[in-house]
Amino acid sequence: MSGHVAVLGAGSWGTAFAKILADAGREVAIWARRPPVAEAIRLRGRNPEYLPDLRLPHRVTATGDAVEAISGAEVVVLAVPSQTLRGNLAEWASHLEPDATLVSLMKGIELGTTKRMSEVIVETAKVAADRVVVVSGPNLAPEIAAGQPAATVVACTDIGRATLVQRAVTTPYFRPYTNDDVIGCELGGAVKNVIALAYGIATAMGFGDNTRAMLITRGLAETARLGVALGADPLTFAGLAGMGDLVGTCSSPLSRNRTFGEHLGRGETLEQAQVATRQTAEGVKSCLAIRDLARAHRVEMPITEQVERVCHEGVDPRLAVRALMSRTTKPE
Ligand SMILES: NC(=O)c1ccc[n+]([C@@H]2O[C@H](COP(=O)([O-])OP(=O)(O)OC[C@H]3O[C@@H](n4cnc5c(N)ncnc54)[C@H](O)[C@@H]3O)[C@@H](O)[C@H]2O)c1
Ligand SMILES: O=P(O)(O)OC[C@H](O)CO
Repeated sequence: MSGHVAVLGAGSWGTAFAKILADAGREVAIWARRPPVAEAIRLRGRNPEYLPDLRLPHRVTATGDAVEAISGAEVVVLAVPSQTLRGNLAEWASHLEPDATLVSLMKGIELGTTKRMSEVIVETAKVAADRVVVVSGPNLAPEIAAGQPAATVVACTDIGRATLVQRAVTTPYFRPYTNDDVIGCELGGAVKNVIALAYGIATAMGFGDNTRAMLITRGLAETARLGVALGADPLTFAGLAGMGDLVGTCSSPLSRNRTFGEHLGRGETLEQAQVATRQTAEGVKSCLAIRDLARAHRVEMPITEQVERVCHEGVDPRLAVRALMSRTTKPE
């Protein structure tokens, strides 16, 4: 790989991912939406708002001009919120290099269309699906920024392209595995955010480890049910992009989704929780899209249904628990 890598989005994950790429030997240009963020990265190697303790390697630069970042990039990493991706990419698509690899870091499902992020990329950038690579796994940005050992999955229908990205992000602290199950990896990443909301709600309600293990296990079961209905490989859900990310996110106080759920579990409204938390908690919007996707495919996702009711219909979490626990009993 010769050209530089563009990272579009200078939030927590975009910034930490830029560090990984640079530590793996790549030249990186980050696009930041806000000029002061671009300036802090360019002049001081810092992104104080998102990862204040991180000193970025010298190979990382930043710009407020996305076209400048994209020009000449053979790999373009997309690290914006799931619900803004379509609009953002529509502005950037005509500037992509002809064979550029598009890497999706997003973990969400689009509202309204119920599309996965790779589907949004294929549609908006008008590229073949085998040019889109999905990176998903238990990857809490602050831990990775601190150089703590972590692993991830690099998924693409073209394993050659997945391998190219795998090489571009392999460092002594970051270990990527390839996979050709794009659907499974994307669903694992998107649904775990919804289950982490439920986990946070349960934690704030004072429930202990039996309840939380139930949510993780049954959450994984409903994720896999939807995944299989959409054509995913069930084994993917036992891997890093499935169980790994679900356990990592639910158990971490660093998770924005779990933290958001804790606010709801303390009885706050959606608006109060939004005021109290700043960064992107993808599950809050994606729970609606995932619920719609599941209904369209006649898949039961009871935890997702209840999270949606608590988030968007103002249902008391205690009633959501009662609804979950009074469902008809059945074989596991
Ligand atoms: N943070 C993590 O640990 C982590 C790890 C793995 C995956 N992800 C996923 O990566 C994606 C990005 O998350 P993040 O953690 O970097 O989020 P973040 O909230 O830290 O940052 C989001 C970035 O998007 C920008 N942004 C906000 N609105 C925008 C808009 N309308 N147009 C363009 N840019 C906009 C913000 O300025 C910010 O730079 C999410 O889908 C998330 O689920 C995050
Ligand atoms: O902070 P969260 O809840 O968005 O989770 C971050 C990552 O997705 C963990 O893998």
